[in-house]
Parts: sequence; C-alpha cells; structure tokens
Amino acid sequence: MYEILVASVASLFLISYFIILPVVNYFRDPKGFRRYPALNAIAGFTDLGFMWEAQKGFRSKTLYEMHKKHPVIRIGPNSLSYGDVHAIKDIYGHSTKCTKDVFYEKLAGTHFHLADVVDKPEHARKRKVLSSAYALKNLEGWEHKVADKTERFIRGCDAACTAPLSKEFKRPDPKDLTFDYRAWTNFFTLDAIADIGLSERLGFLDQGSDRVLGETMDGKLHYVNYRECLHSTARAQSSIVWAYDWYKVNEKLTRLFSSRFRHFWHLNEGWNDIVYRRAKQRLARYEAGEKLDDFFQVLMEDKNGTPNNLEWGEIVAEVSIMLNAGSDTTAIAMNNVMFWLLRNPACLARLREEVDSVLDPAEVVAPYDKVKHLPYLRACLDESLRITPPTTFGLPRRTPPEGAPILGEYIPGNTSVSISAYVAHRDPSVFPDPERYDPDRWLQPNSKDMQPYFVAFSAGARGCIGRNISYLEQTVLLASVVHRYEFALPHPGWEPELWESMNCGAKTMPLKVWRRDLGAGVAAEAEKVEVA
Ligand code: HEM
Repeated sequence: MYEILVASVASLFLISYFIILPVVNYFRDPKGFRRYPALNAIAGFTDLGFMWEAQKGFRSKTLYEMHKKHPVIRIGPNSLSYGDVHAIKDIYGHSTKCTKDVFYEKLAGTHFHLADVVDKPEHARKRKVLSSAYALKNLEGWEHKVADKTERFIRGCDAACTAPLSKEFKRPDPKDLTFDYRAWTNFFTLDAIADIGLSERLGFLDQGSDRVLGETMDGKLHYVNYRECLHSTARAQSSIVWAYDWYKVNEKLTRLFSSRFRHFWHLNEGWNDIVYRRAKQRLARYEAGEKLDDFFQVLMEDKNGTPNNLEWGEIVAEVSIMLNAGSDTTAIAMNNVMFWLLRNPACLARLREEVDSVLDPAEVVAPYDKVKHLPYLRACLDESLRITPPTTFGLPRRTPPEGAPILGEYIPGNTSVSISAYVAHRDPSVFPDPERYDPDRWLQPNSKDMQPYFVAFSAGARGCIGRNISYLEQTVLLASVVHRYEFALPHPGWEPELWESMNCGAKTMPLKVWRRDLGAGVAAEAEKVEVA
C-alpha cells in the first residue's frame, strides 16, 4: 500500500513537472514568445526540442533554413535564435548589456577560464593578464614556433607524397589517398599551441599521431588519443547542455543508459587528464626556475616579475581553454580552406601565383613577413571562415534582468539569445550568392562593409583573443603547402562528412599529395627538410 502511494505521488510529481508545468507556462506565455515560430513541435515547451536537433548533427543548418523565412525563432521555452545580422551588435557588440549565458557556467569546471567566465569585471581581469601574450605586437615571438611546426608538417607531407596525378585523371587511386589533411592540420595546431602556450613539444607531427600521456589527479599515468578525447567531450556536452537545469542529471542519465555517451564521458576524463598532465609538468618547470617565453609564464607573473598569484584551479582552467580553443578551431579552418581551394581550382591557381611571386622556388617554410600582407591569400582564408565558420552555432548570451532591445524590440530579462555565424554569414544582403566560395568578395572597394557581420571569431568584448595567432598559423601553413605541393580530393565532387558539436568540422579529409614541379634543380635543392 505504502509503495503504491509513493509511486503515485512520484508519478504525479513527474507528470506535473515535465508535462503540466511546461504546458501551463507555454500558454501563460509570460514573456510573449509564442509570437515567434518554434524550431519544432516541442521547442516552445521544453529544451528537449533543441537537444533533439543537436542530436541530429547540424542544428545551425536547420536554423539557417528556417531563418530564410523567420528573423526570430524560438529554440527553447526561454531561448531565441536570430537570423537578421543587425542583431549581432545588440547581442555581442561592445556596448551590449547581454552577458554570457548559463550555458558557460554549466560547462565550467571548478574554476572559470577566460572563455567561460560570465562576470564582466572578472572577465576583464583575466583578459588583462593574458592580453599581452596574445597581442599583435608579440606575434614575432611565436613565429619561430609556427615555422618549426610547418617544417615538421612538411616532413610528414613529403613522406606521404605519391606520383603526380596525370592531367587526364580526376579521381586518384584510393591507395594514393595517403594524407589525412584534417588529422595533420590538427597535429599542427596541437603541437603549435602546446609550444606557444607551454613550451612543450608534444611531437604529434613527428610521430604522425596524437597519442599522449594523461595523468589523473592521484598521479596515475596513461596513454590516450588527444583528438578523440577533445572531440568526444565536445560531442557529449553539446548534445545535452541545452536543458541547463538538467545538465548534471542528464549527464548521469546518459552515462547510465547510453553506451555511446558512457564512452564519450570516459574520454572526457581522458581530456581532463591530458590538461592536468600538461599544467603539472609546466608548473614543475616554472618552480624549478626556468624562465620560458610562453603563455604560462604570462599567467604566472606580470612583465616586472610580480606574481599574479592565481589559484592552481584557475591555472589548470586557463591551460585547458588554451589547449582546446587554441587548436581545433584553427585546424578546422586550415582543413576547410584547403577543401574550398581544391573544389575551386581557379582560386587555387590564383593563390599559387600570388604565393610564388614572393617565395623563392626552393623556399620550404614561407616567412611570415613575405606572406602576411598577400591580399588574395587573406581573402581565401576569410572566405573559407565565412562560408564554413569553425564555430558555427549561436553562442548563447543572456539579456540583463531589466531586459534589452534586440532588433528594436524589447526582449525581457534573463532570456537566452544568439545568432549563429553559419546563419549570419549566409545573409544575401551582406554576402551575395552566399553558397559560392568567392574570395574576391573580400577584395572589393566596399568589402569593409561586410566586417561587422563577419563573426567567425565572434564580436565585442568576448570576441576571440587568439585570432592573430590563428591567422599567423593559417597563413604560414597555407602559403608553404600550396608552394610545395599539389593535392587531390578523393574525387572532384567529394564532400566532407560534417558534425556540429561545439565546432563544426570534417571528420577526415583524405588527400593524394605530390610535389609540384618547380623547375629543374629546385626540387633537388628543396628535397631535404631538416628539422632540429
Ligand atoms: C580559426 C580559429 C579560431 C576561431 C574560428 C575562433 C573562434 C572563437 C569564437 C567564436 C570565440 C567566442 C566564443 C564564445 O563566445 O563562446 C572565441 C573565443 C576565444 N578564443 Fe578563439 N577562435 C580561433 C582561434 C583561437 C586560438 C588560436 C586561440 C588561442 C591561442 C583562441 C582562444 C580563444 C579564447 C581564450 C577565447 C575566449 C575569449 C574571451 O572570452 O575573452 N582562439 N574564439
């Protein structure tokens, strides 16, 4: 009898909480959001609607299709997605009153890092500490590290070279698809950020894999695959974070009932162990008195040597975001631009002509000074970041308690608002013929007018702090490889398989690669890439 009573009360509670309350709230409509079309049949009632869309693998694409008709879409009971680029300033601009949404707090660890801290003064404090490390004027300091990684990348690429593809063949022999550009660009950015950030040589480009040691908090060492851990973490979190209040419960439920998620969460522990190991080792070098030129040094003390006295948890958190935000986004960007160039051979030919005009035929690593101002090269990068932004999804912001105007309309307080870069970059009034890869659009007299709506790195005070470093890496690598190699996709119409988690990138991009014919004697001269 007692059991029946308990079960009935529990069922009543669950039905009220999960069904009756959301339905009542929907019809009460305290914020007036019923006037907006909903993403799907349940999005107005529950965040499960958006979670369902996230599960399908490309939520921003669905939004794009809907935003063609509707400037505002309700993606959750308390969440609005915008499709009109004029909302960018209201949501992300320097003068916005919106803050980062609860989304970031839910994903934070014991301490906030630069990217997930919500409190504005706290963010300003952190950003001040790190800004000198990321500043444009300090880029020369990182150039030699990027050049070193480029040399190692080229050594790996040389080893994968096959015989030239004859002109009449458009489809390489599958056994010649020896170079996974997606994986190798990721090895590049991981090696680069570990060196720039922590003076550590991960050696992924040398070993051609991302196998690395992780360390648990109780000191156990074990090997894991870096990319698998990072990507699985993003995959699990981006599937379930959207129901903020239920995030922890959903984490437990997915662990319990889904072997796929159990595997993701297990790899998430591997990711934490990778970060912990890197931070611990670097701290030991710092404590041993090594003065190294890297981000970690900047975290620990200011330029006069005065300690910043950060807590250990905050240091680990900053190392984590450096290794995360600083690697996958740039690798996706590098992969995407190569994809677009291979799909648009006329653009590749024009880029090559520009690069060849400033590099000696035998030059292996493009010196940044020679290539940093090449207009077409930069246009190729920006056009790729436009059409396939690595961070596609609408970065959630929260309106202040008193509410805020968005697109000239009052939006009540504590509402989640966002605009996806994938959507914004396809607004035909700013980017005509948006599905076309057209670097030339960035070279027109009025191309500056597109800048406020180009949000690959987001905008305002919470815009990407690492964009200069990313452009440095992308520019040097792209110039160096188009100068030295020819590449071919598996077939001319090949498309990558994309999955949108926190970022959106190809799983793999297997290419055939061979050396360009740069003239007699030059090939021999540039034959050997010596790497220290
Ligand atoms: C193509 C490459 C990159 C893209 C597309 C990109 C994109 C972005 C975006 C969209 C944001 C805003 C995130 C949000 O609001 O939640 C962001 C922030 C950030 N990015 Fe990047 N990023 C790139 C490269 C890098 C690199 C190389 C680093 C580090 C070396 C980096 C470090 C950060 C950090 C620390 C933040 C947080 C900034 C803050 O809130 O003050 N990013 N990035």
